[in-house]
Amino acid sequence: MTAARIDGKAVAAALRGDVADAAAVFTDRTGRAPGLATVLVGEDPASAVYVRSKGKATGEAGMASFSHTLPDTISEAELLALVDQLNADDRVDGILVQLPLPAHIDANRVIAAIDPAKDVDGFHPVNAGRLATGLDGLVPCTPLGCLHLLKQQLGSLAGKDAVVIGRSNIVGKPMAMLLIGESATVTVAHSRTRDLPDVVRRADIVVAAVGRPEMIRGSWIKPGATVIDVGINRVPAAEEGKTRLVGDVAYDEAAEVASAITPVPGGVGPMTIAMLLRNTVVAAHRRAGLPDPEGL
Ligand SMILES: NC(=O)C1=CN([C@@H]2O[C@H](COP(=O)(O)OP(=O)(O)OC[C@H]3O[C@@H](n4cnc5c(N)ncnc54)[C@H](OP(=O)(O)O)[C@@H]3O)[C@@H](O)[C@H]2O)C=CC1
Ligand SMILES: Nc1nc(=O)c2c([nH]1)NC[C@@H]1CN(c3ccc(C(=O)N[C@@H](CCC(=O)O)C(=O)O)cc3)C=[N+]21
Repeated sequence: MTAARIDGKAVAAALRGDVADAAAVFTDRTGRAPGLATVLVGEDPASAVYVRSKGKATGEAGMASFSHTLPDTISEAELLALVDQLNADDRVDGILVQLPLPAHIDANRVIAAIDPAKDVDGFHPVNAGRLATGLDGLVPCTPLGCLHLLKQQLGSLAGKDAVVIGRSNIVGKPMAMLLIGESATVTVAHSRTRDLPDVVRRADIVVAAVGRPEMIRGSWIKPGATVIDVGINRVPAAEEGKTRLVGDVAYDEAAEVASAITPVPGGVGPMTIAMLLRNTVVAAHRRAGLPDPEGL
C-alpha cells in the first residue's frame, strides 16, 4: 500500500480563508480587527521565523498583529509586566509567548499570568483544565490541527485505537484529551514506555510528538493506520552546510504501510498557524460577547 499524503498546507489554507471571513465579519460588527500579540524573548533564529510567519499570516487573515521582541537579558518581572499590559490592552484578543523561554524565566509563571480569555495557545491551567473536563475553552493549536486532519481523513474516531507518543503539555497531553473526547481508545507513550514499537503496532491512529528525527519506523506501523507526524527536526542535508526538516516518523518507510500520513514540512506545522488564527478570532468573538463564528 502507498499511503495518501495528508496535505496540511492545503487544509490550512482553506481554514485560513474561513478565518479571514470570520475576521471580516467581526471587524464590520465591532469596528476593530481581531488582534494577536506575540512575544519573543531572545534571538533564537528558528523561533524568530515562527513569529514572523505568524505575523504575516495574521495580516493576511485581516487581523492586527502586535509583535514584541525582547532581549534575553529581560527579567521575569519585566516580562510579566508586558503580559499584564497586553492583558489590559483591548485591541489584543490573543497573546502568544513563544516557548521555550530563557532558563532564568519561569515559563509556568508567565503562562499563568496570561488572561485565560486571551490564551490562544491554550496553555493556561484554566484552559488545560477546561479541556480535561470537557468544558469550552481555548485548545492548544497543534493538537487541534492534528484533530482537524484526523477527522477530515477518517470521519468518526469513535472506538479507534490511538497512540500518542509524547506527553508534553503543549502537544501530547492535550492531544490525548482531544482524542478521548472523540471516543478513541487512547494510549500515551513516552520515554519510559516499554517496547514502544509493539505499542505503536496496535494503533489505528499514531500521533508522533517526540522531537527525535525519524525515530518511528515503518515496521512499527499497523497496516492501514493513519499517521500524524508533529515532529519538526532540523538535520544536515546532503549538501554540505545545509539543513532540512524531517519529522519524528521515517516517512518513506511508514508510507508503505500506512493508509494516510502527514509530511514534514507541509503537514501539521501549517495547521498550527491556521489554528492560532482560528483561536484568535474565536477569542475576539467571546471577549466581545458575540456567539462563536460558525464552522470554525
Ligand atoms: N508542528 C508543530 O506545529 C509543532 C511541532 N512541535 C515539534 O513536536 C515535537 C515534540 O514537541 P514537544 O511536545 O514540545 O516536545 P517535548 O520535548 O516537550 O516532549 C517530547 C516527548 O517525547 C517523549 N520522548 C522523548 N524521547 C522518547 C523516546 N525515545 N521514546 C518515547 N518517547 C520519547 C518525552 O518523554 P518524557 O516525557 O518521558 O521525557 C516527551 O514526553 C518536537 O519535534 C517539536 O519541534 C512542537 C510544537 C508544534
Ligand atoms: N507558545 C508557543 N506556541 C507554539 O505553538 C509554539 C511555540 N511556542 N514554540 C515552538 C513551537 C513550534 N511551532 C511550530 C509552528 C509552525 C511550524 C510550521 O509552520 N512549520 C512548517 C515549516 C516551516 C519551515 O520551513 O521552517 C511546516 O511544517 O511545513 C513549525 C513549528 C509552534 N510552536
